Amino acid sequence: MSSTVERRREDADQPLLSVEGLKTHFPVNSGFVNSVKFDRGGDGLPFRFDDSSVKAVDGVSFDLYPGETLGVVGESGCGKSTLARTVVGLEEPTGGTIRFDGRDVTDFESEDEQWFRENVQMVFQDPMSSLNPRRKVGEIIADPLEAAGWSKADRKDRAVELLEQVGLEGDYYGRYPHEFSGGQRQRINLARALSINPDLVIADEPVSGLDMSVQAQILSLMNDLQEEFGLTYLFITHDLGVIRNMADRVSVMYVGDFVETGPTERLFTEPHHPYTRSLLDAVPNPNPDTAGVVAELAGDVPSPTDPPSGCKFHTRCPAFIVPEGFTDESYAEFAAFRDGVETGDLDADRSPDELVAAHFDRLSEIPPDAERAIREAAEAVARDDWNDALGALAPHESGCESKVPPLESVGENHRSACHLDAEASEAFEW
Ligand SMILES: Nc1ncnc2c1ncn2[C@@H]1O[C@H](COP(=O)(O)OP(=O)(O)OP(=O)(O)O)[C@@H](O)[C@H]1O
Repeated sequence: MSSTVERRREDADQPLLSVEGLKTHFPVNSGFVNSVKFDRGGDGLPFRFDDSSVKAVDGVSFDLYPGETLGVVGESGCGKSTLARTVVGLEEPTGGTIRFDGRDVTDFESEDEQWFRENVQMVFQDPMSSLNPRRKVGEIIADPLEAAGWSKADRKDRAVELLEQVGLEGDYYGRYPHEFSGGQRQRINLARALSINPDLVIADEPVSGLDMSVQAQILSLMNDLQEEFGLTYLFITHDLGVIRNMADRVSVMYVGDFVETGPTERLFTEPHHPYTRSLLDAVPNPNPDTAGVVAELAGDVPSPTDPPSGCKFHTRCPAFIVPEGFTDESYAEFAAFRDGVETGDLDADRSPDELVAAHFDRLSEIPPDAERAIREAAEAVARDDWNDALGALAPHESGCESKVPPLESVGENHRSACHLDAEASEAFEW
């Protein structure tokens, strides 16, 4: 068996991995009994079914080309790991398609599964927990080869070769994981991932938890291996410094979906989406040579079980578009009143005029048609007709709350999903 790894793909114009509308939802309550909820407030049956789900990945699309590194960045809880795990087949997608090398691998047929598993490997964050402490590292590295039917002698030769390729001594073959440092263990993980000559390596936070100098060594090794073996990387991290060093293109993920994708340098120097800008602004020192620069944004990532309507970032967005005629303050009053209608949390015993007076100090800063709608809504509330009230207010909501922004081109190979157009985005004072 040849030990020389050769690039198998020649057609660099076609995506190696093509993901379309991918969704991975986890049920909040599994089983019939858990999903039945008593609902005394309802007009009908005294119970309802709770079919809510955690929409961890919710409509992600992207192409990844041979030899390329696509970085996926976003705060904790945005769905990055679930995306990685779904692409590699560890989670079952709820919807969408995954094509690898032109073949649909969303639902495996057995023959395709073996082929896919040999060509796509994953490297995880915690190098220790993914190595069985009772097994010799040589055996661990050779695991995928055994599954592929290699003989014991060939497996050993290949494991020794791989140890050397990742910068370790070949005769470490018989040692156990605890005899290695964190950085060395990640090298062992890389060796195992590469054992069967995959085309695509999905790395989920591969250097988090390692010392900065060790991080730099592992990243440099990954770059060398990519060049030598023509690997394609899907590289997941929340560390903007790491992503700037590693990725050719970057996708920014927020609550289950990509909000911006662009060539790395362009995305760092001319970000378009307010979330990307906020992430970059939150970094204390965006020097790409400094590892460990982790963005911390004000406020929490919204729950993926009940994500915000419209643009999911609107609840934290510094560039939120207030509808024409409103001021920031008067729109805040409008939004609070609308939220009260939505949750049924207004005093319906008050007269419509009292209700309006209790919620608005700035009616003069509200356009006349919106004021009429507010009075109409207050009358509907007084009639206990909450749906009519909501309907009256809906046309005056900000588009950021009511419309999902599509991904649109904002430059060459650069797309962003934000209602602010490119010009307004440039002009916005961040
Ligand atoms: N098996 C599961 N069942 C239910 N919810 C899950 C499951 N796995 C992940 N989630 C939820 O899905 C959301 C996305 O999680 P995920 O780990 O993919 O995000 P992440 O961006 O990788 O965050 P981190 O960097 O913290 O790992 C979170 O709200 C998480 O709690």
